[in-house]
Amino acid sequence: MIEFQDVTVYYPKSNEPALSHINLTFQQGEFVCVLGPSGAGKSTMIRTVNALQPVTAGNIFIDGQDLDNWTSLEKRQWRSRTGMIFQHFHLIPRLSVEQNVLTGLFGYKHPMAAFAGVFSQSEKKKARSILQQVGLGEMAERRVEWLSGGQKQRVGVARALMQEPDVFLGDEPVASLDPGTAQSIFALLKDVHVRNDLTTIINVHDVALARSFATRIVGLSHGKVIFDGKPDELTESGLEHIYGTVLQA
Ligand SMILES: Nc1ncnc2c1ncn2[C@@H]1O[C@H](COP(=O)(O)OP(=O)(O)OP(=O)(O)O)[C@@H](O)[C@H]1O
Repeated sequence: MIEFQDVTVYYPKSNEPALSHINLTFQQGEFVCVLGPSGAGKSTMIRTVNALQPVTAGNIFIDGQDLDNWTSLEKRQWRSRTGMIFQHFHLIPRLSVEQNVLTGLFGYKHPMAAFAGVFSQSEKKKARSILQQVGLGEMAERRVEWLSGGQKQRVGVARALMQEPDVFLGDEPVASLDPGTAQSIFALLKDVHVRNDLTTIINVHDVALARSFATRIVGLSHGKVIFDGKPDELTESGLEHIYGTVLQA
């Protein structure tokens, strides 16, 4: 369980908080989509969950433990339990699909072993099995730079799965993809979520995708939670409230 208690985040030299008095609890099994206009604080919220962004005030509890009291080693261990996927994939283009997936083990391995590419047969077997799961079974040897955007994001998902995460975080993971590919990546994320009984929190601009896949939607505006409910509770006026304008259907 991830619990935000009155969390506020200010970036240095900023007078406006990026997050303001956030109170939210995310339970295992929830598939949460976070909506909000640009600058609402979505990325900041994701980065506070995996301890990449410190909070200015308030507390974040992970399974009842206050993140603020953790050592940097404990924070690294927590980060290795959170799989993260990004809009621009953050893959290593010149390495193969399998090598990129294996980099998901960096959190577990000694850095020298990881950089030297020293992975055991069983780790390689696991990477291959995950690649099957994400539909890239035939592409293990291919260089990542030769893949389509959708295939690259599948590699991103596979790399995150290699960590055997408890939590999946996505920062606009489909923003660079066409609508059909975005839909298929969300279907994959939902499948992975259910199979691995994860807590999933994904920032997304596409309201229709959030409505189709989320079990819960959180709406942010100016760093504040202004909607928190089930997809069918999000009305057109609720959306207007989040985005501050009338959306075209
Ligand atoms: N590193 C930073 N330093 C200073 N201000 C920042 C930094 N990162 C974000 N901000 C500011 O914090 C606020 C929230 O930004 P954040 O990136 O979390 O929003 P977002 O909802 O993810 O936006 P987008 O949809 O454009 O990615 C914005 O006003 C932004 O300008």
